[in-house]
Amino acid sequence: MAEIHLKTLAHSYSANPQSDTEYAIREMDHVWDQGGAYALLGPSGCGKSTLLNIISGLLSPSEGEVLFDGQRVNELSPAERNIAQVFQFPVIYDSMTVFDNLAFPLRNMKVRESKVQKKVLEIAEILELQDVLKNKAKNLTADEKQKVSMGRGLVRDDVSAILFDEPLTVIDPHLKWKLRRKLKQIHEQFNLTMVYVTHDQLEAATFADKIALMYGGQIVQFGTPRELFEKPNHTFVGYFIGSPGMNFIEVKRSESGVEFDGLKVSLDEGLQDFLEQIPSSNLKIGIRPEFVHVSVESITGSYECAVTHVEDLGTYKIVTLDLKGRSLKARLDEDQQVPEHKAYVSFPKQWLKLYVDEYLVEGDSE
Ligand SMILES: Nc1ncnc2c1ncn2[C@@H]1O[C@H](COP(=O)(O)OP(=O)(O)OP(=O)(O)O)[C@@H](O)[C@H]1O
Repeated sequence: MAEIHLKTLAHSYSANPQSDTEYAIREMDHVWDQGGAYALLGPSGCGKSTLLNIISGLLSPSEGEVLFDGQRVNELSPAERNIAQVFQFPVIYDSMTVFDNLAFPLRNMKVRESKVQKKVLEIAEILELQDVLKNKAKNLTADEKQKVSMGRGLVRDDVSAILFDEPLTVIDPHLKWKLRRKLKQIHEQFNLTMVYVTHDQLEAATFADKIALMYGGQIVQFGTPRELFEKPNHTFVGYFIGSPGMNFIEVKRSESGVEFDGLKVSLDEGLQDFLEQIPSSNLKIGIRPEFVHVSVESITGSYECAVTHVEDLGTYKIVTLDLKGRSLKARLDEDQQVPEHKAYVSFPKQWLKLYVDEYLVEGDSE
């Protein structure tokens, strides 16, 4: 197992990139600790597969270095890096039995046959493939094939890391959950460094201890699922994480905070001091629907809004509100009273975030 350090790494698919937009990976410095379970999350085209292929050695980065435990591996092939990669579609040999598929990476390395037997049986048991070991791989179901594909990565003791590129795409929804649990269990049992690519936040949050959220070729935030939810450090993280995403309102400076359309929103003193020192006029406040306080009666510091839509999602409701022409979403729990036409909202200070040039700013007091 290895610590993987991406050092001043960047990648462009064009030979002579002229601007940032020509980079699939914009310059980054990032460390995946040995033994961590990580998700690489982001929308289509943000650079997830490119980054994964650079780590595995399928792709050579145009700039920077990939270090495994401090050693440069840029020039090494995937096999020499001892990386196991599981792709969206299972990579297995159809004409071989499941046993031989699982044994293949070990036999390739000339591992003793007694050890091959032991290891294959161990992995088959974990992945619940014991009953199909003698079957030809071509007769397996899609999820069994993907389990064999994963198993081929797991049989080796010497892998530096296992990289998963959307491995559950072809799997039935009800089996996805089971396989995800299995992967988590394998991670705990073997202390492997795992990087799991997905564009599904739920999948990322259930698998990973830490999520690297990618946007436009960069990791915009690296943190626990909770950190990404409670403290998104970029407006994109706010939009992308959560369902629905964070509410954002463009604001201007005012005496004791910020304002929009004549409505004043007070900020912490620390933030206020910070705002006075920076020139940018690209200011937004952000608050998650879960943290917007909604009441049917006016309370101190609340703003009146119109209720435009109520979506009943069983155990909670999502209310869409119109606040001076801005659309705002709020989540109401089962036991909360649902306002009919008019509602009053307020923004608890600890959950009200300020973004300058799309990045979160925090006052000294926090
Ligand atoms: N072989 C290639 N040649 C040129 N451009 C490429 C190549 N592969 C990817 N790109 C571009 O690089 C950017 C990042 O693509 P990448 O496939 O890494 O994103 P992704 O986040 O994995 O997307 P998806 O979730 O759709 O697979 C995209 O703009 C894509 O069009």
